[in-house]
Amino acid sequence: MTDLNTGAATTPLPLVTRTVAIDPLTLPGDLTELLPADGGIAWVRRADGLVAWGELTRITTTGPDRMADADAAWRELVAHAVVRDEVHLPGTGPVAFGSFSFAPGSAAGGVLVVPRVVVGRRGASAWVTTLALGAVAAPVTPSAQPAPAAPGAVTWSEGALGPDAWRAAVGAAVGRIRAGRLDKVVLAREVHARTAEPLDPRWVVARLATDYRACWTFAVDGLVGATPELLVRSEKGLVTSRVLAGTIRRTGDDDADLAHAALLAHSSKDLEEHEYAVSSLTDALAPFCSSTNVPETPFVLHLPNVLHLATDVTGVLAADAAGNGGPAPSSLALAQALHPTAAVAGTPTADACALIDELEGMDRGRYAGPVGWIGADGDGEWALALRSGEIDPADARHIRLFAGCGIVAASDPAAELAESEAKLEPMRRALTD
Ligand SMILES: C=C(O[C@H]1C=CC=C(C(=O)O)[C@@H]1O)C(=O)O
Repeated sequence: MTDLNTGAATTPLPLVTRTVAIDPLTLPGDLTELLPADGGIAWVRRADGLVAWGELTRITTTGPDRMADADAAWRELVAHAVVRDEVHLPGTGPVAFGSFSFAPGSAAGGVLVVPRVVVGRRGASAWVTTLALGAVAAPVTPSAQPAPAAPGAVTWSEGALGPDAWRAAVGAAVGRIRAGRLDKVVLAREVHARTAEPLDPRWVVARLATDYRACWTFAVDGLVGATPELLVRSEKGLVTSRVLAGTIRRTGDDDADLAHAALLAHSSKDLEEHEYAVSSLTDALAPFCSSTNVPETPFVLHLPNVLHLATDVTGVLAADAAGNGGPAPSSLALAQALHPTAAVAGTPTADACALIDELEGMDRGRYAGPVGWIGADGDGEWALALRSGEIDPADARHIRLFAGCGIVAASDPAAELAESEAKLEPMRRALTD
C-alpha cells in the first residue's frame, strides 16, 4: 500500500480479533435486541445467529466478479490477522457481513462490512468477538438495548410497473416461453413504502425474526428481510443449499393449507418450475464437489404466508476443487459460481437475465442477490435476499420492497400477481405492525 501524500510504502495495520465465550443465558431470546440504535447487522434464524455493530472497515466491489473480488480482499485482510479465538465455532474469529447486487451491471455493487463487535449464539454456546486494527479492542459485555421506535404511518406507491403493467409483463414472458425462446424466467416487482419516521432496521428485523423463524432474517448495509432460501452454506468441507421454487399462498385455515400442500406437491407447473431451480444449482455446484446428494422429490416448506416446494442439496467439497492445488473455494467464491440460480433468474440463465432486463423496468439492486457472512477460513452462509427491502441510503423514510415469481409456460399472470402479493406480506406487515 502507498501513502498518497508522501508516496512512501505503508504497511496496513493488521486486523486483531479476540473471541471469548459468554454465558448464553445472559443473552436475550432475540439477539437483535442487542443492536444499538445507530444501526447494526443481523443474521439470525430461530435462537441462533450473529448480530454485529460498529464498522471497522468495508470492502466495496462492482461488476461481474463482485463476489470473487470481495473474497480476495477479505482473504488478504485475514491473512495478516492476529486472531485469538477461545470458542472455535462457525462464526467465531474474524467475520464480515456482505450483500451483493443481483445483476453484474447494477450500481448497487457489493459490500463486505467488517464490524467492531460480533455477538453469536449457536445451540448452548455463545460468544463475543471484538475486532480492531493494530490493537486489541476493549472487551464488550452485550446488553439489551432500548426498543426501536415505530416507523409510524406508512404510505404505499407502485414501483416501475403497477399491477396491470406487471401482469402484462408476465403475459409477455409466458408468450416468449411458449414460443420456445426460453424455459423459465423469474419476474419481480417493487413497491415503495414511505414511513412517517426514519425507518430503524431493528424494528423490521425484530418482527421478521419473531414471525419467520424458519427463515434467515438479515440486516446488512440497509438491506433488510427474512428469506427462506439458502444459496450456500459452507462448513468444514460440507456444502448445503436450500433451493425453493413453486409457491402457493396460505389461507389461514390449517385443513385447507394441508390440502393445498398436497396440490402443490403434485402440481406439474410448480414441479417444472422447481426442477429448473434445482438443476441450475446442482449443475453449478458439481464441479466443486467430490459428491452431492440431491433428493429426488421436493418437500413442502410451510411458512406463515406461503407454502414452497423445497429441496435441500448437500455436497462434499473436493480437496482441490479449483484444480490448481490451492485451497478449497470459500463460501463467497461458491456464491460467485452459483449466482444467479433459476430460483431468481431462470433457464437458460443468459436468456432469462436478458428478458428480466427487458421486462422488469427496474434495477433489482441487492434484492435476489447473495446476502450473508464469511469467516476467516472462508466458511460462511449466503442466502438469496428475497422477501426483503432496501432502505434508501439518502432518505431513511423510504424503502423499496421486492417480490418475484417464477414464470413457466403454464403460468397465469393473475395468479402470479397474487403470489407476488403473498411474498410482499412479511415486509409489509413488519413495517405496519
Ligand atoms: C423470487 C422470489 O421467490 C423465489 C423463491 C421461491 C419461490 C419462487 C416461486 O415460486 O416463484 C421464486 O422462485 C421472491 O420471493 O421474490
